[in-house]
Amino acid sequence: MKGAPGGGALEGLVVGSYCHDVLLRGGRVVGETLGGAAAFVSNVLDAVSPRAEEGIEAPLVVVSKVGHDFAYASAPAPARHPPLLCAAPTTSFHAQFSDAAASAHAPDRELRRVCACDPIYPADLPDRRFAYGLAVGVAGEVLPETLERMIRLCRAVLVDAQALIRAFDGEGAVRHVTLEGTPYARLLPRVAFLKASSEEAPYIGVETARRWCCVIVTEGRDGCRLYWDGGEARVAPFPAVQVDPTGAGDSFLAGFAAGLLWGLSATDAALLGNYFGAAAVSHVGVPTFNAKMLQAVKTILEGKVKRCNPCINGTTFNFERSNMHDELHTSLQEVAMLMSEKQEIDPANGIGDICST
Ligand SMILES: Nc1ncnc2c1ncn2[C@@H]1O[C@H](COP(=O)(O)OP(=O)(O)O)[C@@H](O)[C@H]1O
Ligand SMILES: O=P([O-])([O-])O[C@@H]1[C@@H](O)[C@H](O)[C@@H](O)[C@H](O)[C@@H]1O
Repeated sequence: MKGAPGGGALEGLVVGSYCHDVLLRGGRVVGETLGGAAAFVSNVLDAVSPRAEEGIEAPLVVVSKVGHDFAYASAPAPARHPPLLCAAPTTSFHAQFSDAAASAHAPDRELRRVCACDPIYPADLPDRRFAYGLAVGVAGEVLPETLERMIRLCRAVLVDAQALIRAFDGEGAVRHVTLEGTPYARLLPRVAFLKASSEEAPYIGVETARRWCCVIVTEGRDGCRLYWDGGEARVAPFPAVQVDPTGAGDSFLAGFAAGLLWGLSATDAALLGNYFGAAAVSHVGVPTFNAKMLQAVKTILEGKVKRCNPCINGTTFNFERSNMHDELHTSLQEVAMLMSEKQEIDPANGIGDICST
């Protein structure tokens, strides 16, 4: 595979199922969209990972399961990365949005799983090595043995806590269990990064988990914090006009992974996570990114990052904030502000608003 000296292919493996999302407000359906972290994650990684012409190639394999009722096979993300077909119906979530103005940290929606497709088994994963893997289940489909197989296949594994700690009550409502009590806990020392929202963080046990891997806690419009063994950092957010919070955490994780692929330290890569988290909340469902915006982001990365040694390619990670952290934030912020101005001026670009009545 082509690549610049010191580059080479950095193939990624994303494991988690696409789903149907039904968005409700006051019991009324206000949107029906493609969902599932795999859809949001591959959307960002396909858009912003470095490519061969940028010196490093980062192709992607997505392992996802849906039923014959899957309604979004021709949407861009599933069309590029087709799911495995099962007899069981596609996983489906109802997201009930509250009328109360959500604070940065309070849950802004109640999720209920109304259908669950089959789990993803270890044998469903390709039998080859990957530079990195993202475990991004939404409905318990990434089994502990599947995560273990990912860890064997991938040099670095990034995990979304929602893949590990979700439980579903008799009505399908999403609840959380403590990570320590799950079969995933013993795998933590072999995971590189664990991402949790501030709602999920208490179930992770950040102080224990940070001894094993780097923990990233996302804090909605306040950005995020990283905790590793021996240090921590706060990473500032980007401006956004929020119309639908769905997929913010997924898009964050993918932006973060892309930052590592570009050679950023973890704290700097979290800027790219925050950037794509903010981009996600500005759209209903899986965003179609503006091509000029993507080009602007890539030009910034090309100009600022020494890409000869992608962080994700090594055996150890650099967590610290670099000298160019603030400069990178400022440059990305300029692009984000341009995009949010455009969104305010031009609400005709397909954007509805799920967040306000
Ligand atoms: N209203 C917002 N404005 C700007 N950025 C946001 C906003 N909401 C979320 N984000 C970005 O997306 C990331 C993930 O959002 P968060 O709500 O914490 O995750 P989740 O979707 O898992 O609940 C945040 O860390 C932040 O970078
Ligand atoms: O909003 P977010 O937490 O990043 O991730 C969401 C999941 O929590 C939800 O279960 C799924 O239905 C959405 O499509 C999306 O993947």
